[in-house]
Amino acid sequence: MYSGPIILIGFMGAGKTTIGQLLGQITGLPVIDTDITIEEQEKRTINTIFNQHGEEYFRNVESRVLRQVVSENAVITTGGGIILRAENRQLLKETGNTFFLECEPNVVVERLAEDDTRPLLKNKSLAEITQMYHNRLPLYKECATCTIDTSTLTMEEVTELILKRMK
Ligand SMILES: Nc1ncnc2c1ncn2[C@@H]1O[C@H](COP(=O)(O)OP(=O)(O)O)[C@@H](O)[C@H]1O
Ligand SMILES: O=C(O)C1=C[C@@H](OP(=O)(O)O)[C@@H](O)[C@H](O)C1
Ligand SMILES: [Mg+2]
Repeated sequence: MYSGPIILIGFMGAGKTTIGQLLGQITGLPVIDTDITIEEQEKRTINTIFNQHGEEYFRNVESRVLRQVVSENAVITTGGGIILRAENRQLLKETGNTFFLECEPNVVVERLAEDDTRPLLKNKSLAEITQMYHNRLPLYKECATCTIDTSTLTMEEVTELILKRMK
């Protein structure tokens, strides 16, 4: 028997959303993705929220959603910027199973080459994305109980490692 919350954090493209779905299938736990919850509550896409209201508004909704879901007995997959706010980091650190899915910036760019759903990657060079990644790295590490480098692993391999390393 598995019990949650199992929380996935990490940079855009690390595989949080898709691996969360696999974890849900194996563990039988419900899966909550903060971005999907935000889109449902706001009745708009992430791109539209950023375009109409800007990043700060999005971050306010994101923090509210995290507070709402963080104690659920579920797999919780987060957006890559969830670690930017101290109040969110505090919540993530309080829950025992927070997995940091790491991924090299060049692999992120490869994985998301055909994807235009991430406003913060739009028109960004690899150098700019790498800079953002390095700015965030200590914040992911601060919150994680376990780190898994997904750069050269399949989604199934990452899922298996998470289940092995659960406390
Ligand atoms: N380990 C992996 N190997 C190859 N492709 C992956 C891997 N993990 C995720 N992907 C792909 O990368 C893209 C982004 O995955 P997603 O789960 O949306 O990432 P996140 O939620 O962390 O931004 C998807 O197309 C997904 O299929
Ligand atoms: O890293 C970020 O700041 C963001 C990551 C996205 O989620 P994914 O990490 O699932 O792509 C989404 O929350 C939004 O576009 C902002
Ligand atoms: Mg995601």
